[in-house]
Amino acid sequence: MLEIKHLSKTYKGGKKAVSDLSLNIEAGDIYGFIGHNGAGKTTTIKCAVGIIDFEEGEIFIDGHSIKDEPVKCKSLTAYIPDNPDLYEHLTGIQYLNFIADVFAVSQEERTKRIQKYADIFELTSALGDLISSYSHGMKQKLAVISALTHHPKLLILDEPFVGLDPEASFKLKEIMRELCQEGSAIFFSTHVLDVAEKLCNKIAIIKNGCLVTAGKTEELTHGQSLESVFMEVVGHVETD
Ligand SMILES: Nc1ncnc2c1ncn2[C@@H]1O[C@H](COP(=O)(O)OP(=O)(O)OP(=O)(O)O)[C@@H](O)[C@H]1O
Repeated sequence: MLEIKHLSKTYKGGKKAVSDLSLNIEAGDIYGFIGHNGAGKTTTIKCAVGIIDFEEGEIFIDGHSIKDEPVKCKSLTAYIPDNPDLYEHLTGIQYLNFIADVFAVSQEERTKRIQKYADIFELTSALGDLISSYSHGMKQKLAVISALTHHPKLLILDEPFVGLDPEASFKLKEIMRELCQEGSAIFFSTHVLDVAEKLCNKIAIIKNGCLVTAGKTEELTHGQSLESVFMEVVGHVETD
């Protein structure tokens, strides 16, 4: 579903953030992406969702190249950044309808999904309020609901659990599992290793822009905790 082949990204100014990184996220995968601060997770994610350009490598979503068919790729993908920047002058429901319009979701489907997910995240009563009045967590919940409104084949999340209360985190994990059972693929970055270990069937570890290891969670951990594996393979890094 998401195929990253030999990706390299150097920012203006010469910082090489990602180096020859390859990953394959298949339908049904909940794929965790972990690494130290500045390891290159967000950069990889932004390349995968077509927000930033990259000079080397290829990225395919459901077989379509992000460089050659960006609109097709984006129509299959939902991306939730670590700090969702939503249209503050819209109400929650206006925003959800806007996203549903962009993704051409039928009236019937959007009503059903908005109702379902707004109820799950207890945001229904706030949908008529301006987004500018929302707390950080409420904005995150709205971003999650907007992503689910178009039932993406590929869901990419950057640090999805930061800022969510324990109940919302629990519900999001349930929904992630449900989505994957229905054949979607999920790729997300996190620093919460316990969550990654329990939730993900596959995990990739990145260090200084390079992939250190990737594969099935149980094969990676071999009965150890993910935390000890992480400390072993990443060890001490100087971040800039
Ligand atoms: N716009 C930019 N311009 C120049 N350098 C950047 C830019 N964005 C990120 N970097 C650098 O690229 C490297 C990778 O950053 P990135 O944000 O991808 O890391 P990350 O793994 O997501 O980190 P964190 O866990 O702290 O969010 C870092 O050294 C960072 O300083």
